[in-house]
Amino acid sequence: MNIMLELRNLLFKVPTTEKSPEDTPQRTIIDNLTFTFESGQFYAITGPNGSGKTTIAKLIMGIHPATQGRIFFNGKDITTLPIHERAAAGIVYGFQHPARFKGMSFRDLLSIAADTDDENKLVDIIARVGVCAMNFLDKPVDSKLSGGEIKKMELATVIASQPQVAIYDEPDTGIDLWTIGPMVELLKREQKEHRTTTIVVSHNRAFLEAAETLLLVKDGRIAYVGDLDGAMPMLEDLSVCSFSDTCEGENDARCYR
Ligand SMILES: Nc1ncnc2c1ncn2[C@@H]1O[C@H](COP(=O)(O)OP(=O)(O)OP(=O)(O)O)[C@@H](O)[C@H]1O
Repeated sequence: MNIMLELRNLLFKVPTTEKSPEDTPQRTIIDNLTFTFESGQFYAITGPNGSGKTTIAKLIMGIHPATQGRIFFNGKDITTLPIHERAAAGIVYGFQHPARFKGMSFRDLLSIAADTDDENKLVDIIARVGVCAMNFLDKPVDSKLSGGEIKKMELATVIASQPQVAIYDEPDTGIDLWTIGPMVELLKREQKEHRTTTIVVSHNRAFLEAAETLLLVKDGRIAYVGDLDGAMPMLEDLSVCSFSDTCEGENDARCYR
């Protein structure tokens, strides 16, 4: 077994109010979570809204500090490493809602990620995410970009940096239905060609099918690990039941599509 990223007894708690956080009760967001990601595998993390999926991704990336527990990467304890050192070690995160940077072009962002300003290489990377390089390269990364455009740029910058671990947080947000299939293919190809350990947070069935291992997160814990077929009874159950505790009569609420 080729272990590379290990989450050991991870706990993430937040104060329930912003006033005097030391004294206020804490809410547990991630509850004693243990999991080992193997090198070069494709994982999907799914689960109801608010179950803790993005928080797990942010704990791995170091965007949130773990309240307790440890994270090991290639045998090294990275629990206290800041984001940039985790990135330098080979872990890269594509945000659910990527930031816009006034005054920067896509060429600037991509050059930093790919560590080259060779236009042929940059064009090659952009072509892989299915947009026209010539239209995109000198576009400013500002608020005029559409949601789908910014997600494609984010995807390209993750791929450009050729990480050991690529984490994509809901990569299909804002993406048209016709692009999702090629996007899944792209991530699979990157996984195979560069042995990229790929972790996709998603509700989209196309990513759940593409994954070798599916993690179903519920209330900050891993409720299921395995393939999609095995997860289906729980997913179907969640889709009708997850709001029933708090919203009586909401039996038709659906969270899976
Ligand atoms: N820093 C924080 N402070 C307070 N609450 C937080 C913080 N981070 C996350 N939460 C809360 O923790 C819960 C889990 O959030 P998270 O974003 O991980 O959910 P998710 O499973 O990714 O949801 P979705 O499918 O809606 O994207 C949410 O209720 C969120 O409001």
